[in-house]
Amino acid sequence: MISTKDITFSYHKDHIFHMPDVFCQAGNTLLVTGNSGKGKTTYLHILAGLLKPASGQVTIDNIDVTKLSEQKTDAFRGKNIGVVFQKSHFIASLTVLENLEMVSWLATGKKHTKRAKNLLEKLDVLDQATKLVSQLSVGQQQRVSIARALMNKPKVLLADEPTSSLDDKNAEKVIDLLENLAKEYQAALLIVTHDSRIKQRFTNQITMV
Ligand SMILES: Nc1ncnc2c1ncn2[C@@H]1O[C@H](COP(=O)(O)OP(=O)(O)OP(=O)(O)O)[C@@H](O)[C@H]1O
Repeated sequence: MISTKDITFSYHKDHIFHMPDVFCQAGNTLLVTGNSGKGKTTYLHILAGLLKPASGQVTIDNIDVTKLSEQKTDAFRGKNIGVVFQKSHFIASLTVLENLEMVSWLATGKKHTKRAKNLLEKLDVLDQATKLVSQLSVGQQQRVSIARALMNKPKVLLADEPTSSLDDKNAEKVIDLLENLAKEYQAALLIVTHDSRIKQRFTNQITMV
């Protein structure tokens, strides 16, 4: 479960973002929509603990993440929050499988190879496991990104424009996967998007204005 209260943030003192409160239960999906430049990615980074808000609370399973030190935030994110970034950042010299194992190893000291392979299979990219991520198509990379975000069985799954570079068929596939896997892992799924194809599917939405 993730919820926020009265979050404000500013990159420069002349503009303050007042973020809408969000609430999303385990296994449920919430869309955060809004036009370009309204602060959706900024909000996702606050929810992931990558940016510190000026004020307000981000509560994940009764812990206010904004109150944690930088080091504790990193550890908390590793164990509890999966992020599918708008542009995937993989370790270029590692294979698809190794990238997943690395995420697990950093959080737990174990590679959890079986879990990584299982996720790649679910996302239909197990046959790509020994390739470098740069050798995959955009759609395949997006699916590996989802697998990586789920590696540590997060309580919260955050996805930033997960369908922006996908055609209709692959966009639908990715959204199905995100929704089904979030349910299966009982993660609260929060998707930041202005993709009308996604907006048609989910009633639980808040809009940033
Ligand atoms: N690192 C930064 N430093 C300063 N300003 C920034 C930074 N990142 C984003 N901004 C500004 O903050 C505003 C919100 O950006 P953000 O990327 O959060 O919007 P968005 O709603 O996700 O947009 P889009 O839908 O186009 O991705 C924009 O005006 C942007 O220029």
